[in-house]
Amino acid sequence: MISARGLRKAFGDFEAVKGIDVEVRRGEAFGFLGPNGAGKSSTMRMIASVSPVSSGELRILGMDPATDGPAIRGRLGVCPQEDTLDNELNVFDNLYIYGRYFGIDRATCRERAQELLEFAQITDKAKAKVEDLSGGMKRRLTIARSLINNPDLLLLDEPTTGLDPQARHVLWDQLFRLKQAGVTLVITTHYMDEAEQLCDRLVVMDKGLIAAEGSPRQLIDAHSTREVAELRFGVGEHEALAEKIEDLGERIEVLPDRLLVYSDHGEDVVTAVLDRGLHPIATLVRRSTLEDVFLRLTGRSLAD
Ligand SMILES: Nc1ncnc2c1ncn2[C@@H]1O[C@H](COP(=O)(O)OP(=O)(O)OP(=O)(O)O)[C@@H](O)[C@H]1O
Repeated sequence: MISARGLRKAFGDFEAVKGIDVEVRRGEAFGFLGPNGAGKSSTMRMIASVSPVSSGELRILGMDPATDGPAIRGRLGVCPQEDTLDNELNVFDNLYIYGRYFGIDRATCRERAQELLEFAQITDKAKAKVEDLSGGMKRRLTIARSLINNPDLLLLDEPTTGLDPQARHVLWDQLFRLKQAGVTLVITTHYMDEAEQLCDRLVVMDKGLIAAEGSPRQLIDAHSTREVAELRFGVGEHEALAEKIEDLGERIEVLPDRLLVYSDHGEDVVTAVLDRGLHPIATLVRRSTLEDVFLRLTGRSLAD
């Protein structure tokens, strides 16, 4: 569905994407993870064939965006990061008129729009103004709109950013249903838990390069320990305490509000900490997640 070799994007002297290789296969959910400014959106815009490739090779659905832009765009669905709904149109017409841009006939467009309202669970809002929708509903409508042309490939740039947890959950359900229906999804997100559940494969991008790639499981196995002991001490104590227990894990991360001790046996770490006469305010032993991989590879936590 997507094949990139040595893909680069430069803005003047600045290289936002510095030569990446990516392959996305039919039917998979593929994720781009990375901190702000990693080059995810720049990559997505090249894939969407709305931003020219600076150098390298890019094929989308077997076609070259430089020469086949309209044909590619006709077969893509795009859910951009910023809200691009048409405020002058009601909810139904946002779908219907968008569909007409693809040259879909009126009757089919009406039928599709109706189906997509149901899919997005906003049928009762068909006649409402866009500005009267909640943030979550707007996002669902944007995703519904991106599906009007039955795309082969759906590109989603941070679809859940800025939503409250419940709205995120509803939207994430929508994405799972698309995945089950066999739609190829390419997604950028800041939410590691969601990426872990949804993505079959993903790449971690940092500073314009790919730092790692694989399935969530492969990435966790390769870049983290089985478990993590989280230890919370008093404010300002973490740096000094990290030195006292650094031998207890394979690695320690000092965050502003806690220490993360990486070890395959988290409970043993907690026991050893208590044996040394240290008294954490709170402890938690959990399995490693993509968040830990991210921290390892980029040196940044998502809170940063
Ligand atoms: N049109 C542009 N002109 C100049 N610089 C740009 C342009 N678009 C992006 N950049 C720069 O390229 C770098 C990568 O930006 P990009 O938006 O691709 O990152 P991102 O990983 O999507 O980040 P975010 O998570 O914040 O969306 C940033 O340093 C950004 O300032």
